[in-house]
Amino acid sequence: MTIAAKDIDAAADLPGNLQGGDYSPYHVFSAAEWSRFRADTPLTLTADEVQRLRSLNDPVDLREVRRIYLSLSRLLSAHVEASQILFQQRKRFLSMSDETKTPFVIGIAGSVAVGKSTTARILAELLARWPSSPKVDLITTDGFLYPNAILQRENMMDRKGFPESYDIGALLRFLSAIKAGQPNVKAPTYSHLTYDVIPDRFQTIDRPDILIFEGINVLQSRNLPADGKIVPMVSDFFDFSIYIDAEENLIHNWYVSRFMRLRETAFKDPQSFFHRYATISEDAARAIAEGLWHNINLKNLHQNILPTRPRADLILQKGQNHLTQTVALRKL
Ligand SMILES: Nc1ncnc2c1ncn2[C@@H]1O[C@H](COP(=O)(O)OP(=O)(O)O)[C@@H](O)[C@H]1O
Ligand SMILES: CC(C)(COP(=O)(O)O)[C@@H](O)C(=O)NCCC(=O)O
Repeated sequence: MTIAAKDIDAAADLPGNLQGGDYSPYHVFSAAEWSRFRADTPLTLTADEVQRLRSLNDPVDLREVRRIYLSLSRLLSAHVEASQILFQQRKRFLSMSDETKTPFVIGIAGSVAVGKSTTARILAELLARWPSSPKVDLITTDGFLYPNAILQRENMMDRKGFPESYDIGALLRFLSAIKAGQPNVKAPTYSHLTYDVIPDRFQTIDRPDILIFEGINVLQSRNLPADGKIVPMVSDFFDFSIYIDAEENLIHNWYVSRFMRLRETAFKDPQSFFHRYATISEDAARAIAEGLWHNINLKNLHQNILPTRPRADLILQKGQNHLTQTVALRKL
């Protein structure tokens, strides 16, 4: 999908200026307006299930699912259905009889700590409960990070999450195999506990109807290699993309407060990469979290993540308490 330069400028003003208007490539809705589009979409999750799906520090509840996610689920259902019809029509046009399925791929982007994982998990559950019972799989891009041993060797530990810290070739090969309808495609996995890729542990994706692909980098374009060859980018494989947005100071607070809560939980585990921060003083731990936020994640947000926002088909803009305030949907 191409957008004109003037559209990119207009979108770059989001979310401070989410009014829409003739020049914006987005339709912009308040949460209340957006919630009406759910029409008669049934609520198929219970309060307990939502609680199980949400990440630490993300207070999303059934009300938010009703307000925001049911309309989103309905919209995605329309997109998936249309793409399946188009796929069948193309097969007929080409007189092809093979039964290969091409999964519908949804990308979810946004800053570290903005709540991508919660959104991805809730969507995956809602979509899997459509009457057609599609097979839905979820992959996070952190498995495609280079292992710490390589990042350390290359002096890149403070670049974790930056474009150069991912094995982009492996990521593109994975998506390409998925889109080609290949069975049993393996994705590497990551542990937030050990803060590293898990050696020899893979997630196997076997011809889903829908794949949700979540990570900070999924809307990034790739720098042209020195030989000038045109290379695909991750979003070339997406049928729909979502950017989760919030004001910088809110994401900063969410990152630091999550870090402080992790001290009480995950960091207590001696296996945790951050175990040493479970025992230092609260002030010292807060200073560490501030350092990680400002020196790594905020820089990455400014340099590499926020600039990808105008590529998204849909932008969920969150306010206090992770509650969605505005939804911007790209005009087709
Ligand atoms: N150091 C950590 N230890 C354990 N879990 C973590 C740690 N950092 C992040 N997480 C968890 O990893 C998941 C992904 O976090 P993140 O990449 O910041 O994305 P987001 O907050 O947008 O989902 C979240 O569920 C978060 O709670
Ligand atoms: C692993 C992450 C880069 C997120 O990766 P993603 O799943 O979005 O590909 C991030 O959680 C992270 O560890 N950032 C590095 C700085 C920090 O420790 O917060």
